[in-house]
Amino acid sequence: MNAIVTGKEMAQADNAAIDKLLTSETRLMELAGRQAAEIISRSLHRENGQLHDCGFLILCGKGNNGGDGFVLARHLLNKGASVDVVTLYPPDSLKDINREGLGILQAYASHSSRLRLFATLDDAMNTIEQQEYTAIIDALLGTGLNLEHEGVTLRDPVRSAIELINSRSSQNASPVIALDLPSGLDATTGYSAAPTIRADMTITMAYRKTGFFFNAGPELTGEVHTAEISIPPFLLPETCCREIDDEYASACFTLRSPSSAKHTNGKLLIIAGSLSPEASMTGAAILATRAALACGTGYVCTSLPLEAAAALHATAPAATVISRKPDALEQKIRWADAIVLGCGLGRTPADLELVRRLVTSRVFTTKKVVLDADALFALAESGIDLAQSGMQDAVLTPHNGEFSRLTGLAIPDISADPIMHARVFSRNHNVALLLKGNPTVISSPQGKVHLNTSGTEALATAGTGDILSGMIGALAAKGCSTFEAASAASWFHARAGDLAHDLSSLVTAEQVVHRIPEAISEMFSITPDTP
Ligand SMILES: NC(=O)C1=CN([C@@H]2O[C@H](COP(=O)(O)OP(=O)(O)OC[C@H]3O[C@@H](n4cnc5c(N)ncnc54)[C@H](OP(=O)(O)O)[C@@H]3O)[C@@H](O)[C@H]2O)[C@@H](O)CC1
Ligand SMILES: Nc1ncnc2c1ncn2[C@@H]1O[C@H](COP(=O)(O)OP(=O)(O)O)[C@@H](O)[C@H]1O
Ligand SMILES: [K+]
Repeated sequence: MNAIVTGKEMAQADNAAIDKLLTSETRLMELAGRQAAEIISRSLHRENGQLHDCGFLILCGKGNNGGDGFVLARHLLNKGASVDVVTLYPPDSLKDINREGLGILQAYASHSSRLRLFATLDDAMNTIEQQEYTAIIDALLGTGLNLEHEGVTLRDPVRSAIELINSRSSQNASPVIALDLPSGLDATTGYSAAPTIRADMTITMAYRKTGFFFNAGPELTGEVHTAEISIPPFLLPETCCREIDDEYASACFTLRSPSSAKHTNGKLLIIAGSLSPEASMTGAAILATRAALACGTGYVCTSLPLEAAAALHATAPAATVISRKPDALEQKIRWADAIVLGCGLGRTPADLELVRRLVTSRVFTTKKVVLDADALFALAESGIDLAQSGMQDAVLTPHNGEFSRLTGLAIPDISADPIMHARVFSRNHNVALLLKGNPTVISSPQGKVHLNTSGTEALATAGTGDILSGMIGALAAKGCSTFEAASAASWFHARAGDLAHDLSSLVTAEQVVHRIPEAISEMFSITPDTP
């Protein structure tokens, strides 16, 4: 799984490369600029990587991001391009490494008419207005910018430079390529400053940053390319975010062994659905049950009001049904390898009492447990501390509204930094958490975080959350921890959503269930023997 890092983790990895691998800041910067030049020439589809017919404008700030820009300028020149470089700050305000980088460029300029250096934005203005550039390169600010909140106003001269780049880009004059990240974007949170670069392409150094996935990040980065600059993954902290991929998801899916029996292929109990004279939430139980069966679970038993059993039998005949009677429930809880609790369960005092009783009983807390929907409502109402109740391997699957009710945090605060809030919740309550959204964040009590960046608005329709719970329960019953099951199930769920319909706007939960077997089986496609 690829790592996705915060600004701080990236800085730590940079330092670790220098301390532990005995490289240097200068070498890393040289690689950053050189790799960026390679990526640019590749993306322009130039033969032999040559850029003779291309012209670039590079705007450089005073930090190392500006330093990357100086190096890039040289490598673009070496590929035959013409380059205008604007240094926004006087040389004596630059760090040694950047003064050295600028010095090399100044020496270069005395030998090449294809390089023009401008000491201020004002000096460059006339030229910039008359020139058509193949691309404008933003090397103003990188991971060194930390924003307290959305919309912090940047200082000049950076602000004017960003305004100039954005106005050129809005006139469709030249595409904008951001080095490491669009200037003004906070690498960790995705907050954007006023103003922030709107990039067509971002060439990020070593690893993508968490800020690309949240808040303003997704709208501002454009197409993201990662430059390999020799900062290997073993320099990253164990707990940094990883992006779930097909390889991880398929490794979490246990195939049936030839000698297996239904009892050894995962026994799942789903406690879901409700029926009253006023309303029915039987559909939630049906969707969760069908999703669990579609994942190849050996044995699914669903507890729901027995009056609703016929509806479940009609659509999921392989599942058995039990009532909500305490004795029947306790017996099945003992039997189950994993339990899903909450989809459409209801919110009556009796439902709240059922959840309270279960999450405080040892027979339940020692199982793998998925708590969703009305179980989360009941937890929030009863104020039960899950850390105290001793859940041994549980995952909670709230969306932001449910998470807000559970934690008392305001929804905008949760969306501002979901990774941090998920991580804190998991650690404090000793449970895994799957915080739904785009992307979905999954955290473990040990501090690991997975991001599911796949999936689209195809899933933005009622019932898909019930399907996800059934899938998590299935994978957990078949052997994974709930953290692994939640991570892999969210990937397969998203894939089933992709497969459900050519037009995402027409996808229904039913269609998603139908596509689960295909989403899983494509990972295990058998290639015929060649004669
Ligand atoms: N480390 C390495 O080995 C490698 C690092 N690499 C590269 O280094 C980059 C990180 O470099 P960095 O840490 O020097 O920070 P960077 O983002 O360039 O500049 C920060 C500047 O922001 C400014 N600023 C702050 N607030 C502001 C405001 N409100 N309005 C306006 N300005 C404001 C602040 O100004 P000051 O407060 O000093 O006046 C400071 O000068 C990283 O993204 C990657 O590209 C690669 O080469 C690979 C190797
Ligand atoms: N725009 C979107 N892009 C990707 N995934 C989405 C999007 N909207 C919703 N989802 C996913 O769909 C599911 C919806 O779950 P939930 O809100 O609990 O639905 P319900 O309660 O109706 O079953 C979650 O897994 C969520 O991550
Ligand atoms: K930048």
